[in-house]
Amino acid sequence: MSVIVVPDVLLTLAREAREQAYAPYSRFLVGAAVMTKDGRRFSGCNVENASYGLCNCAERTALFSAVAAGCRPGDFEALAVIGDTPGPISPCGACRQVMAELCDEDMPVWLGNLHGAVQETTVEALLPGSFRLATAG
Ligand SMILES: O=c1ccn([C@H]2C[C@H](O)[C@@H](CO)O2)c(=O)[nH]1
Ligand SMILES: [Zn+2]
Repeated sequence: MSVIVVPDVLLTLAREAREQAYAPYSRFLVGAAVMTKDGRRFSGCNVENASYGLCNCAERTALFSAVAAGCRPGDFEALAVIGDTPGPISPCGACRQVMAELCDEDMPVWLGNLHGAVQETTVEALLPGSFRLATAG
């Protein structure tokens, strides 16, 4: 089964998830939401730590929540991300690599900000030629 997903729904979920961000160090709050091909939705926020290298981005929180609920590569339909940026937010390299592992390369990714900017891109466009192991999947 496949569902039609519109950017507004996921962007609204991402915006709501952003309110839960734990970002006492950067004060930069981010929210993300992912929808599965069978219509399940998972959201996430960034979660920081005093040991800065442990900070987890909203995109990975959302995707890892989905994996923890049983989702696997190929299950995802679209992802949205919202941050308080002047233009659409730009995911970090780590999140791009995680998207490349878990999501189809032509999967839409909607990048937004608090002021209504939305940029549609794809997983492959965000990280061309991503690292993969032949055994993964
Ligand atoms: O796309 C992004 C960019 C940054 N962050 C988080 C990581 C860190 O907590 C804070 C500042 O980089 O924002 C995200 O969650 N997603
Ligand atoms: Zn990231």
